[in-house]
Amino acid sequence: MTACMAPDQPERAAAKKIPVTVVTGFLGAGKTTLVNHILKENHGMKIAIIENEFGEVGVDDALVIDTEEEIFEMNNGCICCTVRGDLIRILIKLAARRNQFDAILIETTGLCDPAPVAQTFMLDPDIKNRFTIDCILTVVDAYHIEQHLKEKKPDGVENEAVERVAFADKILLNKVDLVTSEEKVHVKNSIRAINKFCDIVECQNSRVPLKEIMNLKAFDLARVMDMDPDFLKVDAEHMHDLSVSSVGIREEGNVHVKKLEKWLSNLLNERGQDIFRSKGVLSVAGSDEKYVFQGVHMLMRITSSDDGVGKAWQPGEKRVNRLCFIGRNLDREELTKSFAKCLTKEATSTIKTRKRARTEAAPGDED
Ligand SMILES: Nc1nc2c(ncn2[C@@H]2O[C@H](COP(=O)(O)OP(=O)(O)OP(=O)(O)O)[C@@H](O)[C@H]2O)c(=O)[nH]1
Repeated sequence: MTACMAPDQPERAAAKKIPVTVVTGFLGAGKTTLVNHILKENHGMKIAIIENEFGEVGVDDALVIDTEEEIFEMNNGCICCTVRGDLIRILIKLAARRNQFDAILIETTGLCDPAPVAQTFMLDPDIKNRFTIDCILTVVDAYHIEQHLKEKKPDGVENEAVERVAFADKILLNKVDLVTSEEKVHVKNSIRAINKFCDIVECQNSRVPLKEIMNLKAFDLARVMDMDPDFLKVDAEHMHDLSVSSVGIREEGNVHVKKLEKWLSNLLNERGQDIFRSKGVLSVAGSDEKYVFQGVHMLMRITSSDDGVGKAWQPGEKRVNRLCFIGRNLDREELTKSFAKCLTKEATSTIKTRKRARTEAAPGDED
C-alpha cells in the first residue's frame, strides 16, 4: 500500500534510486504487525508497501488495519519463486510514480527465501537502475525461534529460519514479552552464532521507530557474497521444504464462536508442534464484526474488527469464513470436516436485521 503521509517534495523526483526494505521472518514472527505499526505511526514518510502472503486462502487483507492507502497484495505464490514476475511489474509501475513516495517496504511470506528476492534488485536491468536494497530486515519471534533454528530439514532443503537470520542486515527481536531475560540472552547468542554482524533491536508488537528500520543503507552485497558466493547465480538451488504445506478453507455460513474457540484450542493443543501458523477471518452468528483468529503454534488469539483491525462486514458483502493452516502433515479433509461442525444454523446477522427494520420503517422513521 502507498502510505501518503507528507506533501510532495520536488527534490524527491531527482534521479535517486528508490530504497527498498525487504521484511522477512518466519511464519507468525510479526511482519504484518510491523506493517500495521508503520501505517499507524505519524512518521511523515510516504511508503509503498507490497505484501506477499503464503497459503491457499489469503487472510492478510483482513489483518492489516483499515487504511485509505493503496495496497499491493500478491497472494498467488511466493515472490522468491512463482510470482517474481508480478513483483517486477509492480516495481516498474511504482518507479513511474517515484515522486509520490520515499521508500518501498516488501513484506515477504513466512517461508520466502530472501536471496532470490534480493537478486531481483541486483540482476534485473529494469529494476537495478531504479531501486536499491536498503536493508534486509528480519523479524524474529523470540519465543519460537529456537525450535525453528534447530529443525532438521530434508536433504537439499535449507532451514528457512537459519537463512533468514543469516541474510539479515538488521533483526527485530520481537515478542520479548513472551520470554524471560535468560531466554532472551540465549536467543541472542543463537542469532549471533549465525550472523555476527547484524544489529539486533528488541521489540514488542513490532513497535520500533521508523528511523530504526528505514533509510539505513545497511544492505552489504560484499558481506552476502562472503557468506554465499553463489548468491548472484540465478540458477542456484532454491527448494522449498515440500513437507510444509498449507490447507485453506472457504466456507459460507456463520460460526458458533464458543464451538470454534473449543475446536481451535483443542486442535492447536494437540497439533501445535506441526501447525506452525493458523489464521482466519470468521463470520460469527449474530455479529456484524469481522472476527479474526491468529495462531502461532499453540498460541492463539481471537479478536474482531471492533478491536481496530480490519473492517466490520459491510452490507452486501458475502460473509465467507476464510481459514488458513500452514504446517506439516496437515489433513485437509479432517480440518475441513471439523471446522464445518463449528457452523451454526443461527444465521441471522444484525446487518440483515437492521436492513429489514429500515425497509419496514416508514420514511423518516429511521433513527
Ligand atoms: N505476545 C506477542 N504477540 C505478538 C507480538 N507481535 C505480534 N504478535 C502476534 O503474533 C501473531 C502473528 O503476527 P503477524 O504480524 O501476523 O505475523 P507474520 O509474521 O505477519 O505472520 P505470517 O503472515 O504467517 O508470515 C499475531 O497474533 C500477533 O498479534 C508480540 O510482540 N508479542
